[in-house]
Amino acid sequence: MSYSGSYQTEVFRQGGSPFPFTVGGLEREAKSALPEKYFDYIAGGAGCENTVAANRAAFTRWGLIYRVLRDGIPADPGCELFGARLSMPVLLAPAGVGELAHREAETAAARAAAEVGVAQVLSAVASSSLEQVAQAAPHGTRWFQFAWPDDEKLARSLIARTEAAGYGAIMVMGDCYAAGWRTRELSAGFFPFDHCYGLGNYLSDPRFWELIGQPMDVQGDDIPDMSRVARSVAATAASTWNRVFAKPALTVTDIEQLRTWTRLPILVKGVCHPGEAAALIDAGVDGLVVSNHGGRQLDNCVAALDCLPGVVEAVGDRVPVLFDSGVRTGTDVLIALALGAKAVMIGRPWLYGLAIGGQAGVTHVLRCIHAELTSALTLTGHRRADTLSTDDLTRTALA
Ligand SMILES: Cc1cc2nc3c(=O)[nH]c(=O)nc-3n(C[C@H](O)[C@H](O)[C@H](O)COP(=O)(O)O)c2cc1C
Ligand SMILES: O=C(O)C(=O)c1ccccc1
Repeated sequence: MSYSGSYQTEVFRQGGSPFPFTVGGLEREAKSALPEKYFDYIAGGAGCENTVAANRAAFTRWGLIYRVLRDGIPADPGCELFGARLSMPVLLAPAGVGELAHREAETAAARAAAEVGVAQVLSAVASSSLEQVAQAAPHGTRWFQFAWPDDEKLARSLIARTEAAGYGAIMVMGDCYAAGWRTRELSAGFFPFDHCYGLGNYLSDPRFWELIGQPMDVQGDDIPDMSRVARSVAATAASTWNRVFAKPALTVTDIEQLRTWTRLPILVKGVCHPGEAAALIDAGVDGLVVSNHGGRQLDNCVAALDCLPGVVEAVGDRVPVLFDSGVRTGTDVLIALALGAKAVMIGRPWLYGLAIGGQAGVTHVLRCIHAELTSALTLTGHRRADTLSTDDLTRTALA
């Protein structure tokens, strides 16, 4: 899949766009489009949100070095990642409960990702089931974010469904095994899972229904109507999910076990410490994601970007290192790639796009990043993304 439109040209020809071009604009419009508690769930971070701010501030401490008198041939940020051809090294980060942003939830995001040629990492706590997402964009590149349930049969069922539905990799959520101190959620008194939001992958799983203790309300290939199913058993489904959602004592040994369950590439998300990176590679992982969960888990945390060079150094070229937390623009992508990330994921921006325009909103967000990344690559003297290095950066005076 390749994507080579010039978004600027198209926007000017159309006399503008209904969607904003700045991160601030996207966030403001999403805020006015959504009920306050839904917006706060998406936008919020842990504690005083110092980690959220630190993630963004870290980008301002790197400066890209502009290059002159190059041949000016437009760059192509296309890349290959785990056997998939992508239009740029950008993925939709796994973000749960898409229905808070838009009723088409992750299926709309799947169509947008396929349209632009990027990969979608589907959250374990998506509103749409992993089969619904696969059906929505059969030719898209999709990975599944695996939140290890505290029930082995449910864990194995989710992995088997991931393989059967054609997902290309499994991303283990390492960064959310304990609840963060989410002040906005607490203030709103709103935890989506207590209302059966975000249970798409659970309410479509036979083992989950066994755990609920009721016959499964969905037959064969039927796409479950989550809201109807959920209403009929809401309280039991929510408490069952709370009980089995995450195995608290997850260790490197579990990763070794997962290796025996699946042939799919395994990535672990949430790695910030170089020593942990080395141990995970020894356990057989195929990739790592440096992330502090967008500042939603631990407040007063070091910026994720500041953890990237150490992890990249520890890993060398043994496995690809991906990055997320704070990426908002094409030049942010460039900085992370220059620091050694093979690809980056964006979280909140795609949810804001979804909130304001469904599929078209997510497509817009991705096309903006693609266009800015293409322009910035050209202006830093590159034709491809994989030639970036720390040579393209300097620490700014604020460092
Ligand atoms: C509303 C929301 C829900 C999220 N849900 C998940 C999730 O289910 N699983 C997961 O691994 N990460 C989840 N994340 C974290 C993202 O995958 C990603 O690490 C983070 O959003 C990146 O930071 P950014 O929002 O600054 O781009 C969520 C993030 C948001 C904003
Ligand atoms: O909201 C999140 O960031 C998230 O990843 C999550 C997932 C499951 C339960 C609670 C939070």
